[in-house]
Amino acid sequence: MLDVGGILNSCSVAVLTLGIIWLVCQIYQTIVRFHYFNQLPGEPSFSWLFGNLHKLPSTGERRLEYGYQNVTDINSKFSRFWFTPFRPDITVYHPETVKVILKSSAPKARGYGTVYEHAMPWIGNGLIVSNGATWARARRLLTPAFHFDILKNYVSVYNTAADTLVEKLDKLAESGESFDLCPLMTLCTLEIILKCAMSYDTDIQREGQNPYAKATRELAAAWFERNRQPWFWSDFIFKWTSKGKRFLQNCDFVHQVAEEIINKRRDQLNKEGLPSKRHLDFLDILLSARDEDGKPMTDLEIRNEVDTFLFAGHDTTATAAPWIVYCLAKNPECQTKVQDEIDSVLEGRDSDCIMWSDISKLNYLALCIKEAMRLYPPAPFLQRRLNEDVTIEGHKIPAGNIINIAIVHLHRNPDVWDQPHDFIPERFLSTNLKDKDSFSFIPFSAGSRNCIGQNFALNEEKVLIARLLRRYFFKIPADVPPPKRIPQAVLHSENGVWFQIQKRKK
Ligand code: HEM
Repeated sequence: MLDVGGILNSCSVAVLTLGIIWLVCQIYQTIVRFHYFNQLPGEPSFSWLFGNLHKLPSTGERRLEYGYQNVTDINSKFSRFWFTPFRPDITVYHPETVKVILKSSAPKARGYGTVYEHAMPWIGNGLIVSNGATWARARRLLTPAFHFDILKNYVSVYNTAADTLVEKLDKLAESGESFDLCPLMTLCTLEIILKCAMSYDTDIQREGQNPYAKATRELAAAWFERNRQPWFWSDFIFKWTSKGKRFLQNCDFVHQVAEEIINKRRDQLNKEGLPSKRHLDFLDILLSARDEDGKPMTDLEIRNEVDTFLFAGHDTTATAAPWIVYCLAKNPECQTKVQDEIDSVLEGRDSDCIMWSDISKLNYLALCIKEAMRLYPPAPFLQRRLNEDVTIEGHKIPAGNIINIAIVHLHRNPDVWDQPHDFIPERFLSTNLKDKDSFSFIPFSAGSRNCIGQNFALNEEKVLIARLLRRYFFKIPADVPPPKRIPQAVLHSENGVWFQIQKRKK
């Protein structure tokens, strides 16, 4: 007779034995992995509860200083940081190690606890976050929206926005009071991206506080805060916390704004067809795009791209501009040199408008913008997840590992830059760059996932800064503390960037 009980018993013993073997293998692998990664250069004090996370200071500037110590005191090319006891992230900040990652096919890090995953409820699978075929299709589709012939048309938009900004600054120049340039720049660049990418007319700058800009700032801050708090990584837990609820409320709000913009344009296109009097903007391209089999983009795909471009297209440029002006205000001799250059380009004209043909003549300003973006890169950190093993400085880093690219430390790496903390625009003269690795300076990243909006952004910065410096001399007020960097998705200043201005005599 069949001994069912005996068979069940033997099966249980076999399953149990296999389970124990599996568990022992896992523990063994974890120990081997732990020893392997722990001997890599990095934070020495390890905790079985937090990994190295307990060592990460909570305030922005101190967190950056802590990361920079790895560069100066531990290893100048890369380091390991246990983000939890089980996740050894590698951070690279030297051209040689950054290049390995940006030249590899490593995709944007996605999945549990990764930077880009946490942006999904907001910007969805848009161009910044997507990978593979979805990304390639969107990038191919949207690249024509940034062609030089199209960018030329935007110079008048930058100038119109600068006119309004100057109107506001004139009052501050008259009163002599100190002011924070960041919120003014945010409204200015938001107005610009809405007009350029969506042909959407607004008077945001004159309206003052803008709820969309405020929601975006809060989203960007909450997004990055969540990344360094593993206890908030689970979506299920996050959505029940007050931070998570606020984040999702803000997501709903920005989605609504994006949908309004899209619907308004869709109605217009349905009634009038594609515009014949103006170029096709980014939104026209999204709405009229068809697959090989004639299928349009879905509503969600379109909204994700609109959310992506509204955020990436204004917060980055809004943050870069005050840092650039700050560097010039701290280095008045450079500011005067830029002003002399602008004056000579505009000599004999009645208007202060910067024209398309002027942009390429503002060479010294271009050097200053690069140098300011070296010191204050608007996108401080990027993240990738390895899809195949790579070798970094002779160490094999297996597929699946997370790699952080610390642009903010690369740009001040003393192995790469002399006097790394000083503002020296001349270091970007082509003669001085001869021997520099092209991966030493990557404010817009590099490789296939570089910034699609970089020419747009640089033209915008040049026009806006030229307009400001043509009219005012910027000083740093004695009575406000220096700006404190805070590394979020964008490198904001925790306490703003404050100035006093004087109208120039021309
Ligand atoms: C000073 C201004 C800017 C800086 C420093 C900057 C920097 C960057 C960087 C570093 C990346 C790579 C991100 C990553 O790997 O995760 C990126 C990607 C991107 N940027 Fe920018 N950006 C700027 C302005 C803009 C503007 C004005 C737009 C749009 C009009 C824009 C749209 C994008 C998009 C859509 C991507 C994703 C590209 C892709 O993966 O194919 N950016 N940007």
